[in-house]
Amino acid sequence: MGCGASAAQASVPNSVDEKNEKNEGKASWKDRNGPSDDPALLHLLEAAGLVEQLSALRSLGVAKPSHISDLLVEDLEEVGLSRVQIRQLQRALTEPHDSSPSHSPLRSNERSEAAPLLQDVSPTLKESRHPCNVDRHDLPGRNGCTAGVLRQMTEMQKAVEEPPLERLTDVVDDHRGAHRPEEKDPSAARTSGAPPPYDKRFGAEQLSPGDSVVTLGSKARAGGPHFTRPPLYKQTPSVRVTSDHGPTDAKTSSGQGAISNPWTECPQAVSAVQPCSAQLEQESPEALRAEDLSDSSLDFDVTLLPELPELQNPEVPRVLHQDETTPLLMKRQDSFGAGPQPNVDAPTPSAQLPAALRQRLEAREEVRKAQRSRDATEAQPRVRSPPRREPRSMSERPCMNRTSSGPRAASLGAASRQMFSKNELRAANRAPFLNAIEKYQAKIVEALAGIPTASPGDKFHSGCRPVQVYVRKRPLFPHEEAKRNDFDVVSILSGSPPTQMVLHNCLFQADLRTPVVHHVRFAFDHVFGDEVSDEEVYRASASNLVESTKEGRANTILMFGQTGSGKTHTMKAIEHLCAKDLFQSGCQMSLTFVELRGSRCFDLLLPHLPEVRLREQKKGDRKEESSAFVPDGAHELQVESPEALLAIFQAARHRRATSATEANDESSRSHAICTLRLGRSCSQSFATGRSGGCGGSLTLVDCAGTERRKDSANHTRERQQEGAEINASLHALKECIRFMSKGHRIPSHAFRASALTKLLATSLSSADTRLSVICTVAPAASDTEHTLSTLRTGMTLRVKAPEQDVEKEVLPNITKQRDPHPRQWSPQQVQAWLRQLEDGLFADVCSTLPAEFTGQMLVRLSEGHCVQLCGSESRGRLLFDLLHQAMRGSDSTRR
Ligand SMILES: Nc1ncnc2c1ncn2[C@@H]1O[C@H](COP(=O)(O)OP(=O)(O)OP(=O)(O)O)[C@@H](O)[C@H]1O
Repeated sequence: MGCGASAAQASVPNSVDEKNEKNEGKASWKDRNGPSDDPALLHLLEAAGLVEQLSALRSLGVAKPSHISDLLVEDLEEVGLSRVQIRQLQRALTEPHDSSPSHSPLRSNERSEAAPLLQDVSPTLKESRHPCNVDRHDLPGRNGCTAGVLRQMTEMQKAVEEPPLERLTDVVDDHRGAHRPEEKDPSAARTSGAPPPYDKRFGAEQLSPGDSVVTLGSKARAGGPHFTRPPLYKQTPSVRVTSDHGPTDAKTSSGQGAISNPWTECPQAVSAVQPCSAQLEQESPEALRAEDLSDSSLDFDVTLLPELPELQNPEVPRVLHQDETTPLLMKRQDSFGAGPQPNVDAPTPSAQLPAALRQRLEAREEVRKAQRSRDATEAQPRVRSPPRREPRSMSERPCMNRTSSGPRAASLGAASRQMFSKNELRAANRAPFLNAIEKYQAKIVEALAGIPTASPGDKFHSGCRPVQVYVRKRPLFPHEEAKRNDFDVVSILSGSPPTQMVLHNCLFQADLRTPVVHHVRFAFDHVFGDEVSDEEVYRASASNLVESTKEGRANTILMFGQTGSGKTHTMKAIEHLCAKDLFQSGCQMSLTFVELRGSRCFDLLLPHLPEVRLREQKKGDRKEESSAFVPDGAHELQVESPEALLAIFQAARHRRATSATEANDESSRSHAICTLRLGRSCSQSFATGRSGGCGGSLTLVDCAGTERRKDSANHTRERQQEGAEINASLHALKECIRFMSKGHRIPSHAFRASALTKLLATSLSSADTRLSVICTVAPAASDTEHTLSTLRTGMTLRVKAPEQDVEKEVLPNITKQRDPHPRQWSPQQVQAWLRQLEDGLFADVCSTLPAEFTGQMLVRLSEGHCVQLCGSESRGRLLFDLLHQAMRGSDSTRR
């Protein structure tokens, strides 16, 4: 609020000195008026319940209600009024007091009389071309001099000043506006260079320069530059008077440019204006002219609107926080009289809603509840994102077995949507896929005939690389073929040794009609077909490591692959064979055998399976050797003979945690780690002169099988957690091996990622370590994704692994042979159908039919016609039924 007059400045203290002056000024009017038993004052105090405080108030010179408004809050506190009492007093002040003549609202006839008098004021204001504020105590009702007031008003046009919020009427606004410092501290607004706040308050954006605005009331200036919501100031006693240039607000009570603004609707404004109008009534226009004021030519209207109900709210909280005030204020009139605004933020209590609406909402809520409970009980299994168009009928699917049983088929019957997994499609179209695979095998064998396979000297077949990767394919079990209609999709390409294999990934294109086979070729150090014996596998993949161990190196053989692919089967064979070989060295042998279940480690050598802790061991000063973890307290057995070793292996395997899964009846649920150490006190080592001759170690790791989601779909929560831990540890192992295969030092964080890698840290990080990874794969088409994943992992473990070779073969489109509909039958087909029907029951009907009797005619036969044709009612009805059965069957296959 930028408008302020010198006169107003005098009456409203801005500083301590001014405040003292003000107090002095207050004393002077106290003396002038003197204490009296003004009935209006008594009435006011009675309304506030403060009659007893009258004497105290008198000590402050209060004789009339209006005097109270001029008091400072601290003055009232000085005489012993509490804050609550001050509030009561303030509320009583804002309420109308009909008994008091000074507080009675301006009557309509008075307004009409006041209007012409007020017209005389306007030229001065018009000349100034500035809106201004006039403190109501500077108006005629206050000092009794209209001419003086008008002079003051003229002066006020030149000055813009903000009064401090010191008056009693400011209290409420002060508290309400506490969260808006720029409003509370108008000086801040001034220093920020913002336009004078009255511009906003008066809607000055709608005022033209010629307009004049007179505001009566002190609080009218208490706004800030960001003032947008007058309700904060509704209790301000103020009146606006404008020129005929039109109203600045939406509501206009007269066509003379009067303003109706809710914050002008205040009894105090009325009380302030009434004496003003009374004075103007008494003054003659001549008197005004005598004051050398310019001619009166403009119409004025002062609009006093009915008071706002909110102003009568007896419970005005002392301090309102923002979250409390905002809804409260929003319920009131919006800025510039735009009417009551709904509070969209505050929840509407249902009790306040109209009954009809409430009932409607309640009914809707009940429907929703019922829907929710229905959904919960039905709890359909989740279906993947539905196809966009209507699903095709079974007949359109590529050779799906329509009579297939099982949960899938059941769900198909229940739901209209049909989802087909890759494996279902593979199994359903076994023949064309097998045919394609056979053709490819013949082709590739021919193509590879003249090409020499990798020799042991090749870079990918170098026995001296730290990581060797082998793949073993297990045979396809008869039960897989019988139960799942599965077929073999892994081909080993011949070679010496065989190093390449092809995975035939049988798929369907997106149309679900066109089969396609991706022949993915992989190359490893050695691949073993299902016909390869355990011994061959051992000789090719493990025996070199056994020899290396005997030479004193640290070696590791690791089985990796999906669950049920033959890891344990192969490892058993390796253990069996290596036991003999290791003892041939003549060294003493000791072993530890532990299993890892998640992050926990158990000793398999003791029957009660004690849990052991993995302890980090500082092996040396060198950084790379600092990460060695040993199973602290794990039993180390000295073994004297291969037989004893095999017995220990067998006992430990029995103790290992296993359970039946979808893929394997005896699936290992843990990683088994057996470390065989050759003792140093070996006579041979001295004979050979090699320090490490018997210091070697061989670590045999049989990993738990990798699981895909479908494998653990029916598992319990614990089992699923177990599977997740297994996969996580295998992932960590893969990371370590990748570092190793690239010849990099395995970083400490990679080891620490899982218990498995911690335990293998020593084996994997030794400078002279060698690792053989044997990837086991299942050949079944339904395991294609597993196999692909295992083979890809195996490829990444190889140094500079060649890119996998993918050959895509699109097979001819599979179109279903549909039986023609009866209406499409030729006369011959009609005859044939009739003859074979019910073992020739209707053969005689053929002779009664015309030679050109087509299917089109047949389907039009009514039941009566059929009876006529057959000669008997029972036969006729049966024929009719059978015909319509055939029609329905044909329709359903087309849908
Ligand atoms: N090469 C093979 N020849 C014959 N049978 C095999 C071969 N490989 C695996 N099997 C058989 O397959 C079944 C599962 O093998 P195995 O238990 O070794 O799988 P796994 O990979 O260890 O499974 P998991 O990870 O669940 O423990 C066993 O009955 C096993 O005898």
